[in-house]
Amino acid sequence: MHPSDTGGSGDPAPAAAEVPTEHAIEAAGITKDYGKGEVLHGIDYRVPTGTISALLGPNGAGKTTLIEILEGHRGRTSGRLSVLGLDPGNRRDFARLRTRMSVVLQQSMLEPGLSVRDILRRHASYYPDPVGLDEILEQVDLAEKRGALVKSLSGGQLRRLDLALALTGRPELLFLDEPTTGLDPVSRRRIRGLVAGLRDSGTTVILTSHDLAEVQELADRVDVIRDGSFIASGTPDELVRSSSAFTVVEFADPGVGADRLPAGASLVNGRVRIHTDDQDSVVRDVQAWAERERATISGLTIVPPTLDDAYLAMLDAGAEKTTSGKAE
Ligand SMILES: Nc1ncnc2c1ncn2[C@@H]1O[C@H](COP(=O)(O)OP(=O)(O)OP(=O)(O)O)[C@@H](O)[C@H]1O
Repeated sequence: MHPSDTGGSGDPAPAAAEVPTEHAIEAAGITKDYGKGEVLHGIDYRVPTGTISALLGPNGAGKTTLIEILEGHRGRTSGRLSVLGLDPGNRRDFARLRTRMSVVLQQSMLEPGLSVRDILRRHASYYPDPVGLDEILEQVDLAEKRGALVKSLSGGQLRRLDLALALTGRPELLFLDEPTTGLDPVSRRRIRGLVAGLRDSGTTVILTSHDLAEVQELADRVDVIRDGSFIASGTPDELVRSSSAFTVVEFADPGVGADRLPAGASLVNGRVRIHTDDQDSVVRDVQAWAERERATISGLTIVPPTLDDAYLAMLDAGAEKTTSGKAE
């Protein structure tokens, strides 16, 4: 998106000074009410500079609202906000932020009749120190498409062009919405590598994605929002460890009969499966059971929970709490 495509909320407060900040984003007590009650309830959010932070949450949780407030595309109802040391809700600060941050939306909004080269050249002219055309095309693997018209690009190529546009101005802060949706596995890996490289060179990235394997691979920290409040925050590993999601211990069906399987085990597609939060004791118990039953254990696998499992467990726990709260 070109930085002049949208405007700030016009807050009359004076512009803040441009100073390097330890946190690219510092938000305290952010609320939003569209007119029918609050949809964000006092969000506190701090994103260290040079990290990848993922924002997760179910439909309607408030992700877009929060992101748009951070980007300056939507006003907040109350709360304090500093993005790159500036207030996106302040018109003058917003104007300064437009050349320092970029947004990659899920849906491309590029003119179909322009060539890749022309669109990138035009975009580069908006910035004081743009990345060169060859370099940016190489980064997103579109060198062969430099002369192609936008309307002739595939969905994956369009996503990569969007990313090229977002990176042209060397943004300090990048908002990425589902960056690899629709890409083939090779392009996906390349874009993930590119995003990780941006972080390593000091860019702060805010990632929204429903691909939790991608989030687990890329994100330094994850915040989960539900019904307008954060319900969990931490590194992907911390979220997995603190969740009620289970490790799965599995082995091939030794053929002893379903009624003689170890306690808590089930038979699924020819495999004995046990869910546990204490894999060591389950493995010990299984070995003792095998000796007793004279069963042979083969093909033993121990699969720890993923961020996907942890996220679903978190939402299930939240749903249970909501349900029991309503019943009281
Ligand atoms: N322009 C608007 N006017 C009124 N209510 C809105 C507006 N935009 C969003 N909302 C409401 O605010 C709440 C949060 O919506 P938001 O779009 O921020 O959620 P989300 O987490 O981004 O959801 P999704 O994953 O479906 O995009 C929802 O209840 C939604 O109906």
